[in-house]
Amino acid sequence: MMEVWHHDLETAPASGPFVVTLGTFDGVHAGHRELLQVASGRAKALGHRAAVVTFDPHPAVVVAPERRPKLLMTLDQRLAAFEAEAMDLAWVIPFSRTFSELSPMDFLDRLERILSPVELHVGRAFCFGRDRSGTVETLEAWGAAHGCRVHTLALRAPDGGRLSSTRIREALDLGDAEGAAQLLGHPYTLTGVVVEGDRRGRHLGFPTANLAWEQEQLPANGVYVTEVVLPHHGGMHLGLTNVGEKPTFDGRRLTVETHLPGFEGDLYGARLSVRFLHRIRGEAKFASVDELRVQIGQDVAEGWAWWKAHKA
Ligand SMILES: Cc1cc2nc3c(=O)[nH]c(=O)nc-3n(C[C@H](O)[C@H](O)[C@H](O)COP(=O)(O)O)c2cc1C
Ligand SMILES: Nc1ncnc2c1ncn2[C@@H]1O[C@H](COP(=O)(O)OP(=O)(O)O)[C@@H](O)[C@H]1O
Repeated sequence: MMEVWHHDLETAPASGPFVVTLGTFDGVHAGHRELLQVASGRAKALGHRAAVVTFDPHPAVVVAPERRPKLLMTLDQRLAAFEAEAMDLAWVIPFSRTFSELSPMDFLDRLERILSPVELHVGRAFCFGRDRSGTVETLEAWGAAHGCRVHTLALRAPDGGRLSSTRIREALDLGDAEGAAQLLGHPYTLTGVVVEGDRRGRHLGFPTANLAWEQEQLPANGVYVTEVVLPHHGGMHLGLTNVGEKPTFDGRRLTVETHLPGFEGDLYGARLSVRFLHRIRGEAKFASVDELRVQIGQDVAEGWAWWKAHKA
């Protein structure tokens, strides 16, 4: 079991030594996972425990709210991903104005007292401390003086380009589900409880589970092939998910709703994970409900074809 702290620097107990990795880790993408794996592997090899130090809320929420990114993960999802990578401790530092004003050296001195890091693992672009003035070079100089090895990892995407949470948000903004999945190492996933919609779906012939999603970032409006984890229904199910405002019905509210071909049952109140695999088309305003019905029928056929070609 991974231990989780929500302590600030004043209340965290001294409990090292640890192999430590540091970062915001939004999305826990393929590069983040590599970093976590290196840290947990080194901890095992050295006979120490592995700690991930992360921040919540996202630093930008506090220091640059006008540039705050739409988050790819909830804190719970982030913690689950840390646990899956065999971290022994996740320390979620409450990110505040005061914390953001600590100098890099003050932060590192506190970190040393609390975690006694034997090794630090960070991405090459990692910045920290007041005005983001601490860099990998700062860490290396500090490590050399304190007997702590600093290991940096250059995060590269499979196509050789940037591997960053920002690039994943950009791919999702374009509806590029495959691109996002490649950078994440798994499909982009929305989680949440099924809530009531307008109760129109069943009359249309295509009931849809309306998701009260918890993440901030959505894929671009449109219709997607998704894979849906249904609780108590035995694993993955094909989904056709519409992200949008339902212009055919002059909708204004953004919704995420999924038709599950072949599924029968009540999903209200159930928690679903909707994994975005492939975008079929943009959302359209149809002249009649019949035209929309025909189109959704074609979407389902296309969804099955895609599923058979890629998943079966
Ligand atoms: C595969 C799929 C594609 C859809 N495409 C569109 C679309 O292009 N335009 C639109 O206005 N609504 C679209 N919808 C949304 C339907 O209008 C919606 O499911 C219907 O209004 C039922 O809403 P309700 O669940 O709130 O009752 C789509 C729904 C599904 C499942
Ligand atoms: N194949 C299916 N795909 C999606 N939801 C289904 C399916 N079969 C039954 N349901 C149930 O029907 C509900 C959706 O019906 P719908 O008429 O669209 O109502 P609402 O507007 O409340 O979403 C879902 O929340 C779920 O409980």
